Amino acid sequence: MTAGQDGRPDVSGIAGSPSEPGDGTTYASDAGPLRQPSVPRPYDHDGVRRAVRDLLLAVGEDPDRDGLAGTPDRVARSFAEIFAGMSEDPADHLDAVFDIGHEEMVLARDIPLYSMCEHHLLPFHGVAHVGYIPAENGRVTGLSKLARLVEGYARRPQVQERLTSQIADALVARLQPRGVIVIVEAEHLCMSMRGVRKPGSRTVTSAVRGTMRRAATRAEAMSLLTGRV
Ligand SMILES: Nc1nc2c(ncn2[C@@H]2O[C@H](COP(=O)(O)OP(=O)(O)OP(=O)(O)O)[C@@H](O)[C@H]2O)c(=O)[nH]1
Ligand SMILES: [Zn+2]
Repeated sequence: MTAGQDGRPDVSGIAGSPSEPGDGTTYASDAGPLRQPSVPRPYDHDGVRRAVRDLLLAVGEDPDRDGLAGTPDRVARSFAEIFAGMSEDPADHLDAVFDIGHEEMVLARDIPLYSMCEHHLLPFHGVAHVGYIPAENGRVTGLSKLARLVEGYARRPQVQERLTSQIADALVARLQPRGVIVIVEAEHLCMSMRGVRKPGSRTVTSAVRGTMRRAATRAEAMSLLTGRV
């Protein structure tokens, strides 16, 4: 994906999801090798602490030296936060629904996100843009709930494509909107600090559902989401 003239990625040519929800299509978020455990398991602080101690030993460190003595416990506390989305159903945040009769597009752009690449357990970070067209009764959710939804799915071992689909599918399931668009732009540290070593390269993924698949509607959403209005 190339950057636009204003420095933002040029997302104008992105194709959306090929099909509508409810048409029998299986999405990456709910099946296949990308599936995540559907029943949340309690976070095992001691298990993580032991694993971090073993990791330090395995890389040749002395986990009992002064500087590292508190590290396993510290990392275990830190991972509890980084993976907090494992112990919740992020879609539950969308239970705050208001019937305010607003039937036009609602867009939240530049929602910051921090996630962990499930291949290397290294961070990827960037922004999510989330938009939907409410159902005909004008049911909308609280604005903060869109950010909480993004955060819930980001705080898991993830791949960017699944993160993007999960956000879109949760909105479809809980708000029954007429259309949804989700765009995630992120830099993966596994591509920056190691491996191919291409710092600054950003990956853009999108998920489009319902009426947002129509070219004119999607173009309107894209122009609002990318600030070209
Ligand atoms: N599609 C997708 N790929 C990802 C994501 N995060 C990391 N990857 C890629 O996962 C791939 C893993 O490839 P492997 O060949 O198994 O692992 P590797 O030898 O560490 O690969 P390199 O990163 O190329 O060094 C790499 O190409 C990563 O860039 C993601 O969110 N989505
Ligand atoms: Zn990675």
